Amino acid sequence: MQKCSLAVDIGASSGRLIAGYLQNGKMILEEVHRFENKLIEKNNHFCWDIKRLFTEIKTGIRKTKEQGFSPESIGIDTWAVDFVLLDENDEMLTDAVAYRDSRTDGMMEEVFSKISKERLYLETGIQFQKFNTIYQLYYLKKNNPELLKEAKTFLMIPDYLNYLLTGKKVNEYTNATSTQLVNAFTKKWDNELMKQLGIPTEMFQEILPPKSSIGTLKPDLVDEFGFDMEVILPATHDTGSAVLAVPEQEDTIYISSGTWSLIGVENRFPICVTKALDYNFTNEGGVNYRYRFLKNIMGLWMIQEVKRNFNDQYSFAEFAEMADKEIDFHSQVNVDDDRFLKPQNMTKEIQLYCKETNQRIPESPGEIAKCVFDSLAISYQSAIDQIEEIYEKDFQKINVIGGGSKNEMLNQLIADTTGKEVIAGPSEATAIGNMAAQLMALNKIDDIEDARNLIKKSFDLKTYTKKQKVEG
Ligand SMILES: Nc1ncnc2c1ncn2[C@@H]1O[C@H](COP(=O)(O)OP(=O)(O)O)[C@@H](O)[C@H]1O
Ligand SMILES: C[C@H](O)[C@H](O)[C@@H](O)C(=O)COP(=O)(O)O
Ligand SMILES: [Mg+2]
Repeated sequence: MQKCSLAVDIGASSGRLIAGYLQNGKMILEEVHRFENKLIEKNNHFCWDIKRLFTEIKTGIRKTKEQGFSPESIGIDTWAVDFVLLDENDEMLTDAVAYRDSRTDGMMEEVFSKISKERLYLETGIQFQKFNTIYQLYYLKKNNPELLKEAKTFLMIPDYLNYLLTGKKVNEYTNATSTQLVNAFTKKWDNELMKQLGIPTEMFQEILPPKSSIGTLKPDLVDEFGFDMEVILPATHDTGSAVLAVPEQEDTIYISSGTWSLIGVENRFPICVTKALDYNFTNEGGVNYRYRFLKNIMGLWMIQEVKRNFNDQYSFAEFAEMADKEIDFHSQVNVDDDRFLKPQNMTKEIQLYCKETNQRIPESPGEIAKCVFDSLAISYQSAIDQIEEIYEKDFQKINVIGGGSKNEMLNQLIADTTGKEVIAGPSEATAIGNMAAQLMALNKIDDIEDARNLIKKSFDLKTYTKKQKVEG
C-alpha cells in the first residue's frame, strides 16, 4: 500500500480528492475522485449542497483504499466567505447559502452607515465584495435576529466539513480573513467590529493557522472506512492553498484562474493604503501569516455559464479554439460589473451589454467566448497596472495557475495583452498547495521555499511570450 496524504479541493465548479506523496525528490499526485459542484436553489436562496459534498468526500476516501493507498492525513479547502451556523445541539441552523445569492444586496451600504469603509479597510485590509461574510451576517442580524441568537457555532464551509470528519469546531485563519471580520494586524476576530454591527461574538471559534492538526476521524468514520488518519488544516481558503503552490515567485504576479480569477502578489505585510482601498485590493491571510495582496476578477465563471447556456454541447477546450478563430471580433464587456455575478442568462447579459455600449453583438459561441476571454485579459491588464502603481515596480512575469492555465488561447492572449512572460501551471495548484501544507505539518517538507522548489521540479509548466506581429 502506498502511504499518502489526501488533498480535498472543492472549488465553485468542481471538487477533487487527490492522493499525494513524495518520491525521488518529487511530489506525486494521483486524482482519486472528481465531482461536480454547483449551486442549488433551497428556501428561496442559492445554496451549496453541503451534505452531497461531504458524501462525495467520503466516496473519495473509500476509493483511496480501493486504489491501494494508505492515507496518513487529509486536508480540505474550498471557496471563501460562506458558512453555516450550528445550534446548541450542533445541528445546522442555516443552509449553506452561497455568495452569489442576492440576499446581501444593499447590506454593504448599510454597514457603511455604521462603520466607515476606510476604517473597515484599515482594520481588516479586506476587499469590498458585497458577498463577504460580514454582509451575510449583517443580513441575518437584520432579517432573522432570533436565528442569530440561537446560533452557538460559526463554521466556514471547510471548517464544517472538518467538523463532520472529526467533531472538532475550529475556524482556520486564511479563510477567516476572507470574512472581513479578522483584524489584519492582530490576526484575531475583531470583536469590537462585530459588536458595532450587532453580530454575536461568542459563536466564533478559535482561529488556527494552516499546518495545524485538529486530531483524527470520528470513531464511526474509522469503522466506516476501516482506517483512521490525521486531519490537518491546509490553507482552507482554496486561493490560499493555490498561492502557496505558485512555483514562480521572482518578479511575478500570480493569477489563480478558476471560477474566479484572483490576481496578485504575496507579501510579508498587509498593504492597507488608500490607493489599495480605492483599487479594491485585499490582504487575505496566507500560510506562515504571509499576506495575499490580490483582487477578485469575475473569472471563468463567465465561460462556465456560457457553456451551460449552450447546453454543454461544447467543451472548455472547444470554446477556446472557437474563440481563437474570431480574430476580427473585438467587442468587450466590463467583466467586473455586478451584472455578471449571477445573471439569469450570461450569454444574453453579454449581448445586452454590447448592445447598450453600441458594440458589435456577439452571436456565435466563438464570438461570445472571444468577448469573454478578451474582456478578462483587459481586466487582468488593468489590475496589473494598479499593482505596479502601488508597488512602484514593473513585474516581468505572470504565473497562471488553476484550471484556467489549461486555456492555451487565454494564456497567449494574456502574454500578448500585457507583453509579459506568462508561465502556465500547475493546473491543480490548489490541491498541490493543500498537499504541501500537510507535508510541512508532517515534517516531510521543511518550509514554503522548499515546497515551491519541489513543486517547480514536480509539475510541467508552459511559457508564453508576446507574439511578434507579422508585418505586411
Ligand atoms: N482543457 C481546458 N481548456 C480550456 N479551459 C479549461 C480546460 N480545463 C479547464 N478549463 C478552465 O478551467 C476552469 C475550472 O478551473 P478550476 O480551477 O477547476 O475551477 P474551480 O476550482 O473554481 O472549480 C473551467 O471553468 C475552464 O474555464
Ligand atoms: C468568494 C471568494 O472570493 C472566492 O471563494 C474566491 O476567493 C475563491 O477562492 C474562488 O476559488 P475558485 O476555485 O472557486 O475559483
Ligand atoms: Mg479552485
